[in-house]
Amino acid sequence: MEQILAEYKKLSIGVISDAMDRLGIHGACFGISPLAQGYRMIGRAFTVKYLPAASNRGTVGDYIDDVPAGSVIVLDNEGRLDCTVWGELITTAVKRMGIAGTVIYGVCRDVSSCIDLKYPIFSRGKFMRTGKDRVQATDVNVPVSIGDVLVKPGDILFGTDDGLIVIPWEKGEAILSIAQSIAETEEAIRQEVLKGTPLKQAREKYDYHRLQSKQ
Ligand SMILES: O=C([O-])CC(=O)C(=O)O
Ligand SMILES: [Mg+2]
Repeated sequence: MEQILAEYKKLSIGVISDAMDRLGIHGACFGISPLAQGYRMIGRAFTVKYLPAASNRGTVGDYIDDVPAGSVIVLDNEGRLDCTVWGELITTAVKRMGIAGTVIYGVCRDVSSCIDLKYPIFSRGKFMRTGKDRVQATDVNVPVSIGDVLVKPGDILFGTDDGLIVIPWEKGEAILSIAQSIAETEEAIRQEVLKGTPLKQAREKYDYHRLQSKQ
C-alpha cells in the first residue's frame, strides 16, 4: 500500500489525469484548490458526511481521534460556502497525528495559521463563519462526493499545485501503470525538444495527442 502511494507521488497529477481519461474514470475535482502552493498531498480517504444541523446541534471535528495516521480527511459539506468545517485548532491537532491533509467540499477558516502550519488543505474557498451549530457530521467512512466526484473510504487522494484528483482504490494499479507509461512518453518528447526537435515533430513521433484518448 505504501509502495503504490510512493509511486504515485513521483508523478505529475497531469499524467494521472490523462491515464484516468484513457480509462474513462472521472476523478478530477473541478473547483477545489490548495490553500497555498507547494503541497504534494497523498493518502487514503477518511470520509466525513456533513448535513445542515437540525435538532441535533452540530459541531466540527469530533471524529478526529478516529482518523488513522497517513489518511487524507475528506469532508463533504455539500459544497457549502457559508460556514466552515475546518480551522486552525483542528489543524494543530491533526499535525501531531501525522494526517496527510484535508479536502473540503466546502470552506475553512484561520487560513493564515493553517498555511503557517504547512498542513495541506484543499477546499472550495475560505470564510470565517463557523459550522458549529450550523452543520452536523452524520456519518464517517461512507461514500461522499466532492462535486461530481465520488470518494469512497480508502480511495487515493492526490493534491498538488494543479488541483486535486481522486483515484479509486480498486483501479489504483491499472491507472498507475498507464500514468507511468505516459510520463515516460512525455519524458521522451521533452528530450527531443531539448535536443532542438520542433515540438510538432516530437509530439507526432510519440503520438502526444492520443496519450489520454480511450484506446
Ligand atoms: O469552527 C471551526 O470552523 C473550527 C475552527 O475554527 C478551528 O478548528 O480552529
Ligand atoms: Mg478557529
